[in-house]
Amino acid sequence: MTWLVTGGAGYIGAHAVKRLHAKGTNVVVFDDLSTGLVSRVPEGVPLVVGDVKDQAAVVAAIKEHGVTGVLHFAARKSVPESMKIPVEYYRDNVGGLVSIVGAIAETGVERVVFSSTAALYGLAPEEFLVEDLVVDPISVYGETKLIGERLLRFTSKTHGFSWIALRYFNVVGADSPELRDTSVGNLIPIVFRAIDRGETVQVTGGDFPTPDGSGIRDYIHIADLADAHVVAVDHLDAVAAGSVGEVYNVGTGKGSSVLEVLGAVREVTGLPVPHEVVDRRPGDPARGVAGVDKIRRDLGWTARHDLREMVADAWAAWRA
Ligand SMILES: NC(=O)c1ccc[n+]([C@@H]2O[C@H](COP(=O)([O-])OP(=O)(O)OC[C@H]3O[C@@H](n4cnc5c(N)ncnc54)[C@H](O)[C@@H]3O)[C@@H](O)[C@H]2O)c1
Ligand SMILES: O=c1ccn([C@@H]2O[C@H](COP(=O)(O)OP(=O)(O)O[C@H]3O[C@H](CO)[C@@H](O)[C@H](O)[C@H]3O)[C@@H](O)[C@H]2O)c(=O)[nH]1
Repeated sequence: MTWLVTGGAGYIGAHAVKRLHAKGTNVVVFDDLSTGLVSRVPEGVPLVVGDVKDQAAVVAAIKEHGVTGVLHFAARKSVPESMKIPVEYYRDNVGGLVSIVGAIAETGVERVVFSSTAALYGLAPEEFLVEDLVVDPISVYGETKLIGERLLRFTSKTHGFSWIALRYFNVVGADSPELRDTSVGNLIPIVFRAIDRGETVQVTGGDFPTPDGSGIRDYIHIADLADAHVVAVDHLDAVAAGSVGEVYNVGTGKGSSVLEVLGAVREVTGLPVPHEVVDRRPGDPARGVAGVDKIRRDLGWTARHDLREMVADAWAAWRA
């Protein structure tokens, strides 16, 4: 079995590559290095530099390396950016997956793991977001991932491949400084940067219908998320081709508010974290917490790290 990891030089893909390589699964990284870093690819793992939208290049990589499965991470990932340059998001996120599935159809690859997102739940009001909810994304980014899941559902029937889409909740941390997320778009890195610069953290919304008024999210440690990919790969490698097509949430099932996150950062760093409450960001849901029964039941995966450990590991990687 050999897995092609698109976006394997990126933040999450590189963590999955590291684990799969360490346990002896053959992996090949395919990445255009638009946000990825060569330094994240372990020694001994081949790197093919190319754009996933180039179907001929994907087919060539599959044939050259005897690929039997694709982990498809390569995509654009910013919710606000997706509202500013929507066409680029459809082009790369939907177009990229069309090209991957086209290459699979050409070569007979039988397994796909797809990076999806909790962003596709939009403003769903449920206390726990479960996989079978009828969803209505409120961002282009979320919409591109929902389209991706549906595209896999329909094309897998025709082309006979198995697939798993993992809906990541709010990803935190890094195994090592080299693998950390270099984009500072999410809450915890924003807080760390504010500490470094002596700035005040802006809490975007203090009037949500939550116990302390700030937004609640399900933060998931990158180590747990990477393990979920290993479990998904092992599962697909073990079952008959074309027999699986499933969507799974990857979260802890526990929500933390922005103010609780700031408290955890204060506790871990021992530093003051001044903050001010400002207006909500447009389209921000009050709460986004994963229902995690399905992935536990089907794949035996469950998150192991709590918020404090996530913040501690993220801080260690940030400081190094
Ligand atoms: N980071 C998060 O919080 C989060 C949450 C939910 C879902 N996701 C999804 O997880 C995946 C990985 O995200 P990440 O945080 O590691 O992002 P990242 O930007 O660090 O990694 C993306 C990787 O894909 C590569 N890439 C992008 N477009 C490409 C293309 N057209 N062809 C080839 N390579 C290309 C980039 O160079 C990079 O190495 C994405 O699909 C993203 O949408 C991320
Ligand atoms: O300066 C800031 C930035 C964020 N927040 C709040 O912090 C929480 C987390 O925000 P952020 O880290 O931006 O994550 P989300 O908007 O929840 O989206 C993330 O999590 C989704 C999955 O749940 C992914 O799909 C997205 O790509 C990823 O950015 C939210 O309540 C925000 O309102 C602040 O209070 N201040």
